[in-house]
Amino acid sequence: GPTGTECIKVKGKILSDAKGFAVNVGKDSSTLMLHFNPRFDCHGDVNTIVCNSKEDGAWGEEDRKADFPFQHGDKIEICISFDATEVKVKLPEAEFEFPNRLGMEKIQYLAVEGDFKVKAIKFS
Ligand SMILES: C=CCO[C@@H]1O[C@H](CO)[C@@H](O[C@@H]2O[C@H](CO)[C@H](O)[C@H](OCc3cn(-c4n[nH]c(N)n4)nn3)[C@H]2O)[C@H](O)[C@H]1NC(C)=O
Repeated sequence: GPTGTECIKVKGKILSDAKGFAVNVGKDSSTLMLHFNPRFDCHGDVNTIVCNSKEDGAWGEEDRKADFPFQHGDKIEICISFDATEVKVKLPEAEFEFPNRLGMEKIQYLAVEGDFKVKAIKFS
């Protein structure tokens, strides 16, 4: 929301042999505000976070981040917040921004895929 204090918290553990995982938030599986996809070694990427949006089932332009603050087996808490212009993904030691390309005003869909064991999800 406008105060930016609200966030969607995803808590869990990265598998010890993780190739990659993704946190998807948006309207539904075909319309994503953010596909946050840390890749340890998959789709030709090594230790790279790929972010993207999806509109009516079509991927947008990929945005590869410079930092990769993840290690195999890590227990992490990802905090996702957004406003009309951007989505923020906060970790304890890192923060990533991605444009709210679709101008989405609310998130009604969240899915975690890949080599990540979800422990808790909290909407605060
Ligand atoms: C160099 C060849 C052409 O470019 C490549 O094209 C691939 C296909 O579009 C890109 O990979 C997709 O990138 C998307 C984001 O832009 C998604 O990450 C997509 O995977 C979606 C996905 C993964 N999973 C999934 N993983 N594990 C499980 N359980 N589910 N479910 N949906 C990936 O298959 C890949 O990121 C892209 N690479 C580059 C460097 O552009």
